[in-house]
Amino acid sequence: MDESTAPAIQIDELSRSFKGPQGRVKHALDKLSLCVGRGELVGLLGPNGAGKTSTAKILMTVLLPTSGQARILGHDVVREAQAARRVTGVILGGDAGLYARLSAVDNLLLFADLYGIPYREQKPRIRDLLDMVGLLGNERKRVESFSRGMKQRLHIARGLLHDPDVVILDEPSNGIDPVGARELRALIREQVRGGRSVLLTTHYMFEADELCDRVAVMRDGVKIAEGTPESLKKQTDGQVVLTVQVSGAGEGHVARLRALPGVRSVGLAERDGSQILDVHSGQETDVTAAVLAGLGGLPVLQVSKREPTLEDAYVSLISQDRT
Ligand SMILES: Nc1ncnc2c1ncn2[C@@H]1O[C@H](COP(=O)(O)OP(=O)(O)OP(=O)(O)O)[C@@H](O)[C@H]1O
Repeated sequence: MDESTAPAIQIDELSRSFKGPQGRVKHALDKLSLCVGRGELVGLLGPNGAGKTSTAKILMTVLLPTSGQARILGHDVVREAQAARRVTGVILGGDAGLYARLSAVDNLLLFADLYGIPYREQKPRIRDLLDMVGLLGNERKRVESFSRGMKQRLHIARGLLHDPDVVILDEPSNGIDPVGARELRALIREQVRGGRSVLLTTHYMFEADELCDRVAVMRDGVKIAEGTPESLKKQTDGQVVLTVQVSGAGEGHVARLRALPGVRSVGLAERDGSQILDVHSGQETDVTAAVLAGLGGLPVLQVSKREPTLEDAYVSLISQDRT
C-alpha cells in the first residue's frame, strides 16, 4: 500500500493469546479492528487487562500477533517491521526507556545514533525538541534528578527524535501531577495540530474527552464501543448520576445498590480521602431515597446529582457489557 495514502494505523481482526498457568489460553486481544486516520487522535480506553498495552506493543513491533493484521502507513508491523518502526514514534509512561545516569542531552544523542539520524542533524534537532518540551536549561542534568513530569517530557522528545508521522502513546500521564498532565495534553495537542497521527491509551477519561477525536472502549480483549466522546456520552442520554460521598462502603453495598429498581450501574472510587459512589439511573426514577436506605446507616457526607460525563458513559458501557 502507498505510504502517502494509507491510513495512519489500520488494525484488522488482530488477536493475541498467551498460554497461562495449566496451559489455559488467555485472549489478551480478540479480533480487534480499528483505524486511525491521518491527523487523527484516537484513544484506546479500557480497564486493567483490557488489551490496550498488547495492542500498543504489537504496533510498536515488540509483540507478535497470534492472528490478524496491523499496518502503520501501509507497512505491515510483522512483515515490514523495520519500515513500520521508521514512521512510528513510541512514547511510554514511567521510568523505562531512559538512562538515569546520563543527562537529558546525552540520552537523546544516544537514541539519535540508534535511530540513524545523521550526525550533523542531531544537535540542532535535539535542541529544538528540548525547547519544545520545555527542558532547555536542564539538558545537562542527569535524568535521575528529574521529576516524573520532566522524565515524561524527555520521553516525548525521545519519541519524536526521528520525526515520525505516527505516534503511539501508552499511558503517558501515569503518575504525573495535574499540572504536568495538563502540560502533557497541550504538547500532545500540538503534535496533532502539526499533522501527526496519534493512538493514545489512557485510563483517564477526562484526558480522552479533552484530547481524542474518537475513542474505542475495550474490555477483556474485545472492542465494546467506538465513537466520538460526544457520541458515547449521548448513549447515556436520559440518564442521571447520583453522587454520594460516603465512608465505609464496600463491595456488598455496591452489589445491594446495583440490585435496586431503576439503577443501571454503580461505581465506587476513592477520592481525596473519602469514597465517592456514582449511581446511574434513568431520569424517570428518583433513586435517592432507596440508595440512602441501601447504604444502611453509613456516614453520608454529601449527595448531589449531575449530568453524565465520558467517564460515566465508560462505566456504564463496561458494566452493561458484564450482564
Ligand atoms: N506476557 C504475557 N503473558 C501472559 N498474559 C499476558 C501477557 N501480557 C499480557 N497478558 C494478559 O493479557 C491481558 C491484557 O493485558 P494488557 O497488558 O494488554 O492490558 P491493558 O489493557 O494494557 O491493562 P493495564 O491497563 O493493566 O496495562 C491481561 O489479562 C494480561 O494479564
